[in-house]
Amino acid sequence: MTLRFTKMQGLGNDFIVLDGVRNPIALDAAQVQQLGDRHFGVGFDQLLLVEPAQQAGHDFRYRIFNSSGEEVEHCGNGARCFLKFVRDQGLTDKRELAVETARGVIYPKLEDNGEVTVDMGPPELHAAEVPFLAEHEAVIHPLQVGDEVFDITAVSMGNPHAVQVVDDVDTDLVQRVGPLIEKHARFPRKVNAGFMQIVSRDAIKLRVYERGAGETLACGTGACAAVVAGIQRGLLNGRVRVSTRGGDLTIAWAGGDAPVLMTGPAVTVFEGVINLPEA
Ligand SMILES: N[C@@H](CCC[C@H](N)C(=O)O)C(=O)O
Repeated sequence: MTLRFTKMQGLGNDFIVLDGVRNPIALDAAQVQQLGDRHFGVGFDQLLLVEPAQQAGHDFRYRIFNSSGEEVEHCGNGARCFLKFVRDQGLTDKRELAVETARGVIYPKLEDNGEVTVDMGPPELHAAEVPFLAEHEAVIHPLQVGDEVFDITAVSMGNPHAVQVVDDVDTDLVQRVGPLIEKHARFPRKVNAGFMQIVSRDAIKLRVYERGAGETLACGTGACAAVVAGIQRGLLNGRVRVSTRGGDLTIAWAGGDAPVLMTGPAVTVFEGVINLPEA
């Protein structure tokens, strides 16, 4: 099978994007893993598949696969690249889209300066919906990890996040504890582990150990979840600059059922063709 792909990145969180509108594409987990291998394939954190919308009034369907091969619900940095891809490929000339994901509809919009703002929908804070196993609802839950206890806030942005506040984000904690939180038994669908350093009420530093991809240079849904967690904890204002190792995002949330708005760049790196053995 010959696959045409576009390599893209949002703050260094990198993707291949495939056009499943003109050419229907079905990949199994092993093929995704093979494509995602940075030595034997193309290499990426996530594979993004563009498909026709399933419901009237929507523009496209957006499917996301981690480099581990599993299909997941959401990807924020990918959503900005998604909008750039469908416009650049001539699949639409709209500046604002309604895009179906596995967990609801998102609305990416092209700004005049070339950045993309995505209405990511409201966060989900009920433990059972994240899903997170908890005996009661709380903003902060102690999470036992080996001999240590970390105070996490469980947030779903369509996909699950466990966010904690740290004094200094530039330590070995992310690599040491991230993989243990990712597969913690209290997160039945596993989880993205976020580590947030509060710089001011309007700025944080963030690193995320992603479910199914390891630490990435940036995580868009992780940035949304961190700001929601920081606001819920009373530490942040409603509009926050999030500095990741790959660059900065702006996240805004008015609280409650208001949608989380994420603004940042989307960049095409190169286009290519790869031969892949049939499944
Ligand atoms: N990098 C993404 C998140 C991708 C999915 C995540 N690893 C998961 O498994 O939920 C982003 O920018 O949001």
